[in-house]
Amino acid sequence: MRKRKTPTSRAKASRQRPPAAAAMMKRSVPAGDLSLHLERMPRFPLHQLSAPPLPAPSRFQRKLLEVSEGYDALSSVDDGGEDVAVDKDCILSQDFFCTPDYITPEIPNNLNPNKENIACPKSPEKSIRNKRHRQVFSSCILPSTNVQLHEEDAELKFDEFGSDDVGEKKQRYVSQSAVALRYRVMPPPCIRNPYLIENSSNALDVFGDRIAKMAGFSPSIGGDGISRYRTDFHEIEQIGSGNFSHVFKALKRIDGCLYAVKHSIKQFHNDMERKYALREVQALAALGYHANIVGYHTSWFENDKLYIQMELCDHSLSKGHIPRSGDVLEVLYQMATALNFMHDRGIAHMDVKPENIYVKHGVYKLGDFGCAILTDKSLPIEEGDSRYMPQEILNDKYEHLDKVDIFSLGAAIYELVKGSPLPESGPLFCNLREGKIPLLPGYSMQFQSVLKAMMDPDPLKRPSAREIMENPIFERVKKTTSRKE
Ligand SMILES: Nc1ncnc2c1ncn2[C@@H]1O[C@H](COP(=O)(O)OP(=O)(O)OP(=O)(O)O)[C@@H](O)[C@H]1O
Ligand SMILES: [Mg+2]
Repeated sequence: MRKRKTPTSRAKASRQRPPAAAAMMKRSVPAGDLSLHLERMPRFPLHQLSAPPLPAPSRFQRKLLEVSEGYDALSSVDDGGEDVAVDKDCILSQDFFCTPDYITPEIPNNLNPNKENIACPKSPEKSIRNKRHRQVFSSCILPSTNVQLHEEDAELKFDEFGSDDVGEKKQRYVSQSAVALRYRVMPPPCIRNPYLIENSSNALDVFGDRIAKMAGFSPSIGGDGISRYRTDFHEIEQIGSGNFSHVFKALKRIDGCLYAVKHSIKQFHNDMERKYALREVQALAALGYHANIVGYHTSWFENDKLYIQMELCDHSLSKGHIPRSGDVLEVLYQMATALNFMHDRGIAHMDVKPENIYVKHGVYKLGDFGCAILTDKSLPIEEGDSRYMPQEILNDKYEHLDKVDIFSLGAAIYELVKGSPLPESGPLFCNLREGKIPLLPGYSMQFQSVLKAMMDPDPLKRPSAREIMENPIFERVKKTTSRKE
């Protein structure tokens, strides 16, 4: 499967779900699918909360209510042989909004996790009126979804239990106690990061059966809920935008440091779109730290958009930020270092171009991993900007994906040296793909022959990133680079 980025292939990619993917979604609901979790959850009418008064249900809570119609799993529980209508309320924990508070308790040993309907505890004696009472209430696990509802020590209030009618009191007891009850919903199962080559059996054991292909697409926060972006960051200014994203300089409130926060322009409405969007952060996360790759901190979905918190760089190599001629060698060397690091880990960038090379304190960093793929072609291929794509990609040949990056880097460096954007078509476009690289006055023949080799029409004749790095023309640059790091 292949996607072409130009002019806006990523947007197209999200609009047109691949047929195989559509079929897959029809056949079965993936384990991480939120709607499935919700359908299997016992749900309780939030609107019947009596005390204390709660705010109007959020959009997400309202959705819960909608899907809960007709579902009455816990509306009747066995309480000493009597059926008692249970008017439960719930306070959805932060976990449910994918902002875990890290204190989700383990399920207690003495409770049967496979039982959805748990006996209601005995009603309190009249004498405990006005007393704060801690009592284990209920617990259940939904085995097929890995969604667990946990009990919490609940503070029960019985102030308004003045009635002598035992039946009514039982009913109200459950209702009032539920006000204070918190249902904890575990985050969705862990997602397998396809970019991690060390997916050894050891690593997988850590997750056990909690790994799911479509997990991680947990409920969006935002809308009329709380914005994680607004809560955690103070936005300072927009620093960039691409075909798919806006990027902002933002101060993180908790650590007082500046970051780049990128968020998608388009909303992702289904798991397949989110899965594609997540590739960028999965690739960044799998790669980990490298001085010449933009640092990745965290990511989350909000309002169906993907937010990515990254290291803040000064600017990219575009729009008036062309490096001086002496610095072009440094760009080439440092980008070859980044590509070598990636290719060693089986990942190809597929969108190397000046706009995606950032500078921070004189160090060049490769960014925008939205097209990153595995060199073994085990992921659907998405091509980057066609101005930097070699001929074989335009001919739909994907044998040597690491060498696609080498061509693109050569084309990007050529553009930086020329100081004018590469054409999208025409004679120069064709010449560059046929190995006819116009001479670059003022640049050494060694440098020009490296560029020519990088843009060779035959991918096998292009040097690897490591071979580029080892070229003697970089001797001086290597010293400067190591001083900056
Ligand atoms: N970490 C960062 N630090 C500073 N500026 C950044 C950072 N990330 C992105 N930018 C700026 O934002 C611009 C757009 O970012 P990016 O290329 O990631 O978005 P995109 O929509 O994926 O782009 P494209 O159209 O290339 O696919 C970049 O060209 C750059 O100028
Ligand atoms: Mg970009």
